[in-house]
Amino acid sequence: MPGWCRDRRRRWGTCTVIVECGCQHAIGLSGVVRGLPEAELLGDARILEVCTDSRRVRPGALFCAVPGTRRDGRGYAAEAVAAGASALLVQRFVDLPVAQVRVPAVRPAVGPVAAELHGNPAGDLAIAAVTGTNGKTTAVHLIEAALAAGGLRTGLSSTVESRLPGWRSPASLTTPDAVDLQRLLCRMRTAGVQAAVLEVSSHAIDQHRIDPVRAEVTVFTNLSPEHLDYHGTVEQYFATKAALFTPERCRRAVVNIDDPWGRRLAAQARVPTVTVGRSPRADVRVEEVGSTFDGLRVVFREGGAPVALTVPAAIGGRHATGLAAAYAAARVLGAPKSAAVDGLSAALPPGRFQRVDVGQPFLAVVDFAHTPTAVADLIATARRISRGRVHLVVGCAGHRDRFSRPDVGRAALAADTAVFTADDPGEEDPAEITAQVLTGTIGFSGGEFAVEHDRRAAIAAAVERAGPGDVVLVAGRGHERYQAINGVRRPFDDVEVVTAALAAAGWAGPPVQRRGRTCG
Ligand SMILES: CC(=O)N[C@H]1[C@@H](OP(=O)(O)OP(=O)(O)OC[C@H]2O[C@@H](n3ccc(=O)[nH]c3=O)[C@H](O)[C@@H]2O)O[C@H](CO)[C@@H](O)[C@@H]1O[C@H](C)C(=O)N[C@@H](C)C(=O)N[C@H](CCC(=O)O)C(=O)O
Ligand SMILES: Nc1ncnc2c1ncn2[C@@H]1O[C@H](COP(=O)(O)OP(=O)(O)OP(=O)(O)O)[C@@H](O)[C@H]1O
Repeated sequence: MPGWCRDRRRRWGTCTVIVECGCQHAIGLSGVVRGLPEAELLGDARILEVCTDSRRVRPGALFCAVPGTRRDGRGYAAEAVAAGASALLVQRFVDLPVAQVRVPAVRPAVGPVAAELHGNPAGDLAIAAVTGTNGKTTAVHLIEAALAAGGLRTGLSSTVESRLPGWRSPASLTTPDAVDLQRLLCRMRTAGVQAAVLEVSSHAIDQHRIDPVRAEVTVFTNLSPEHLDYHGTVEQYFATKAALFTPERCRRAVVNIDDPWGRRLAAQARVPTVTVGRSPRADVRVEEVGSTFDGLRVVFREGGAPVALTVPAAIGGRHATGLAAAYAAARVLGAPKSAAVDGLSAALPPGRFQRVDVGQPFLAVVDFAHTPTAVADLIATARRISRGRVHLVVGCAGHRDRFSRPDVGRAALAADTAVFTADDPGEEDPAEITAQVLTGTIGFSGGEFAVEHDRRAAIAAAVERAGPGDVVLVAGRGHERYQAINGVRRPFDDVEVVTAALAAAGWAGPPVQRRGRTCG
C-alpha cells in the first residue's frame, strides 16, 4: 500500500507505520535528506520518525545528534542506536553500526528532515507566524479567531496550547521543537486545517525550530529587552527576531511601527510589509481607542475606510495595536473585513487581562505580564480605567531573565500598592529572586510595597486592601495552572486563587467564567 500523508500527490513507498500525526509514512534516508545539499551519506536506512532526544528514540528513528546549549547530543548516539535508531544525523561520523548522514550543522537540519518525512506539511497550510516581546500569544489567538470567523478551518500553536479542530494539547514551550512542530503541522494538514497561526519565540528562531517553514505572513508586535541571558545584547535579540522577516521565512509581513524596533524592522524588511500603529504613516492606522471597565472600542483606518470594533474582553489601549496587527494579518491571509472584525471582537486568550468577577465593586485582573514593559503597561492601563487605587501582586520566575528582575521591581512602583511574591521560582530560592527584584526599587520613590513569599497570601493581601473603584492586578502567571517551588510543581491557578480570596473577603456573586474554555 503506498504511504500517504493526506497529500495524495506524493508516493513514499511502502507504508509501515501510523504515527501520532495521523499520517502513514516510511522514507529512505536519502529521501529524508534531499533538501540538504551538503549532506554526505554513509549507508541507507528506512526512516519512520525523526528524534533529537535519545530518551524518546523508537525503532526506525533517525536520531539527530544536536550540539545543544548544555549537552552534546553526539554523546547520546550509542544510546539512541541501542534504542533502535536506524540512522544518525551528525556533524562528524561516529563509529556505530548504523547508516549516517553528515551535515555541517545538525540543528538547522532537523526541521528540514522532519518536514521531508512528513511531506512538507507547511506547504499545504497558510501560515501566520507571530513574534515580538509582548503580545505574541494574544495576537496568535486573535488572528486565529479572525480567520475562523472568515470560514477557514484553523489551527494554532501558542504558549497556552496547540490546537486544531477535535484536538488540543497544553504547550510546554512557546514554540514546539522542530520535530514536534512538523508533526503538529502534519496533524493539522491531516485534519484538513487550511490556516495555522504559530507563536514564534526568539529561542525558536535561534534554534531553527521554525525551519524550513515559510510563512504567508509574519507579524511583529514590539520589542523590549528580554532573554538577554540567552541572546547577550538587545541588538542580537532584535537581529534574531528580524531573521523571521526575510524572504526565506515569509512572503509578507505585518509590523507595528509605533515601536522603535518595529520602525527599524519595517525599514529594513525585504518582503512586502503592512505597517500598523497610531502613526499617521501606518497602513492600518489606529485612530480612536476608548477603554472602559466594559471593554475596548477601537477604530482603524485601512486605506480610506474606517473599521470599528468593540472588544468586550479587552481592556487597555495597548491591545489596540495588537488588534490592528491581528486584523492586518487576517486580511493578508484573505479574511473578509467583516469576518475579521467579528472574530477579533470575541477572542482573547486566557490569562490576558482576564477579569475575575464575583460581584465585588472593584476590578480584579489576572494577567501574564512578566516583562518590565508589560508590567508597566498593565499598571498604566489599570490607572487609566481605575476610579481609585491600583494594587499589584507581582514576582519573577526562576531560571530566566535574571537581568530583568530589578526592572520589574522598578516598574511595580507605579502601582499604589505592590506585594512582591513568588512567581514560579522552580529550583531557585524565592527570597533571593525577590531580593533581586527589590534592588530595582532602591533610590526610587513610588507606592507602598510589601513582601509576601506565599503567593496565595499575597493575593489575599491585595484583595483585602481593595476598595470600590480600585483595580487589583495579579501579574505574571496568567493562564498557567501550576507553581514550582523547591523543584516541586503544585497546582496553582491565579484565577481560582483570586476567586477564593474575593469570596473569603466577603464578596459574593455568580461564579467566574474561564475565558479559556470558550475561545476556539
Ligand atoms: C535553553 C534552551 O532553549 N534549550 C532548548 C534546546 O535544548 P538544547 O538542544 O540546548 O538541549 P541540551 O540539553 O543542550 O541537549 C542537547 C541535545 O542532547 C539531547 N539529549 C540530552 C540528554 C539525553 O539524555 N539524551 C539526549 O539525546 C537533547 O534532546 C538535545 O537534542 O533545544 C530544545 C529543542 O528545540 C528545546 O526543547 C530546549 O528548550 C528548553 C526545554 C527550554 O526550557 N527552553 C526555553 C528557555 C525556551 O525555549 N523558551 C522559549 C520562549 C520563552 C519566552 O518567550 O518566554 C520557548 O520557545 O518556549
Ligand atoms: N499588542 C500588545 N502590546 C503590548 N502588550 C501586550 C499586547 N498584547 C498583549 N499584551 C500584554 O503583554 C503581556 C504578555 O501577553 P502575551 O502572553 O500575549 O505575550 P507573549 O509575547 O506571548 O508573552 P511570552 O513571550 O511570555 O509568551 C500581557 O500583559 C498582555 O496583556
